[in-house]
Amino acid sequence: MPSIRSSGCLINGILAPFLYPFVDKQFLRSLRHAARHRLPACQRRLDSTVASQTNNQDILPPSRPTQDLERLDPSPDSYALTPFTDRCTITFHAGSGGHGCISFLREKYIAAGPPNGGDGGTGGNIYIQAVRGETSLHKLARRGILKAGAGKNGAGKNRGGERGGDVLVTVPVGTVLREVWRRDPVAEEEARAYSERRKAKRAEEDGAVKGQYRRDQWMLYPGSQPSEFRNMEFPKHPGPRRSNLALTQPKAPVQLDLDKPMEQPMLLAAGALGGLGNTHFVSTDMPRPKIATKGEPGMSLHVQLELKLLADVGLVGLPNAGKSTLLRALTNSRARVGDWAFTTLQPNIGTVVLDSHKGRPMITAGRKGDPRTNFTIADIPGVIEDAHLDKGLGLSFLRHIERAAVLAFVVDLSAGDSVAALRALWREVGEYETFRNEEINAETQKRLVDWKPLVNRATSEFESDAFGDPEVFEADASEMPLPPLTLPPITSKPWFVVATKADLPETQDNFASLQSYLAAVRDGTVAHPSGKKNAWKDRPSAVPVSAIKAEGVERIPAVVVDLLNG
Ligand SMILES: Nc1nc2c(ncn2[C@@H]2O[C@H](COP(=O)(O)OP(=O)(O)OP(=O)(O)O)[C@@H](O)[C@H]2O)c(=O)[nH]1
Ligand SMILES: [Mg+2]
Repeated sequence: MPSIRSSGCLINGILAPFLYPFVDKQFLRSLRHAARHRLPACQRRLDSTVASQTNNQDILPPSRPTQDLERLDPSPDSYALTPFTDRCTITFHAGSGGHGCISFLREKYIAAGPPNGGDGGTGGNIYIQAVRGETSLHKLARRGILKAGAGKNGAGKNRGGERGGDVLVTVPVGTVLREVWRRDPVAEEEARAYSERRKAKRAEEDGAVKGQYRRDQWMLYPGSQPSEFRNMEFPKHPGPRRSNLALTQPKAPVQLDLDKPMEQPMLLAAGALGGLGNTHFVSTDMPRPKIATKGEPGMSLHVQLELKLLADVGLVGLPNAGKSTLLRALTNSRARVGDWAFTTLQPNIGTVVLDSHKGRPMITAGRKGDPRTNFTIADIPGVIEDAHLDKGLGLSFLRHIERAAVLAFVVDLSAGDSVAALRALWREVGEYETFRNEEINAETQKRLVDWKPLVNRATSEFESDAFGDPEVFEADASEMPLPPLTLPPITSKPWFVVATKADLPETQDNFASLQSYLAAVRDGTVAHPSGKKNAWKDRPSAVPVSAIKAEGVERIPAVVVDLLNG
């Protein structure tokens, strides 16, 4: 290929693409980018605004020596994109047990040796663990189904089968797990066996069920003829069995809120027990049993996983307000920045380091015995007016800030009335909260009335047999008290306002009116912007910043730490 520069096709630094279709698009893009950045972007912007910004110096602190300002006004293709999924459903299958073995000792001079068939191995378990470092559920969403290994069959010489391999599901801290349905064949079998026993009791028969052959329960010696079993009286089947581990499983329906990193994995579904070898069925009637039992089938659990990111501070703002630029200015984040709405399509988390590790912490305030060395900030996609009616990207992203300890409302001083913007944002947050509470209530009601936890019913009926009063367990579920809602109201969280783009001209009046509005909220002369009573309004403040020039942002950590420490 001839040198592009020398062939004179660079017109004002931009290649005329239609002349050179063989030049690939990536190369063209990099050339354009180089042309645009011959003068640093921030410098261009500074040049254009420096003439007009004379009166804004009052609200912004004096300019700091320039840090790497280009980082704060990056080109739209300079960002880190990691795969992100915050909601998925997945089915776990615990391992089935291996079958018992039918085998006999074979030795010289022993014509018909005693039975020595080993038991089947136990199936693999499913464990779950919330760990630091995981940030998304995309890997699990892609799998859809996760199966633990099945136990191996038993073998001769009394050798038990090998255990099935366990599965460890690692999820990000902040994941909420809800059971949708489960299929537990052992519980179903327990329920069936129980009803059979009751039937037998009613007919005043002997409870022992003898002489029955069920193909799904027994293994038959392959070397024998079918006629051998036709008239045989089978021993009583040991019935459905569970491993001891199954007792440590969480109760159905499972609901977990994994909001802390876990040191040890937690058992979600225990593997099924293996079948019994033929040694278990030796009796005087049957000294050489040619039968063994099959392993229990493993249970399946279908769950919904939802990631609610855990950050100390949540940024809420209209699109294009400058949230991502602010995150870049405060942290090392490489969130995407662009001069159009909905640049950010997935949440970004950044960490503000308070301790420079060069001696003293930069901010000394901290709880007793636990000085804070950092805090995290979550930047989410922009929220627009009427987002609760599914406009824009809707309100679902607000779930990532509903657990944040402090909310930071980012308003653009150059984009009209900042008080109106703040109130619009609070209205949407309020709508989200109402919607969330309705959803939790509806789900709780549904769980208590409609949901039929097969395992609980079956086991309680089974256990009730021992006490002879099964009706006790048939209480009407709708009479049970509702469990309390676990999340505190969002309006009770401390909040403050970050007024961005204060470097732009004619933003000072807007900031002044914002400040007087917040003072009125503090005094109680004006209602809380969400319109809710008992909302937090102790000391909401506004911090003017120019995120793009990293001016004023150094005040934010102190405000946040103050609010975090209560
Ligand atoms: N002059 C000026 N421009 C800014 C400032 N902060 C951000 N901008 C510009 O505003 C535009 C939007 O910035 P973003 O950080 O992408 O805004 P956002 O709120 O994350 O937008 P969405 O992700 O779409 O919600 C970009 O062109 C930034 O360069 C600022 O303090 N001053
Ligand atoms: Mg953004």
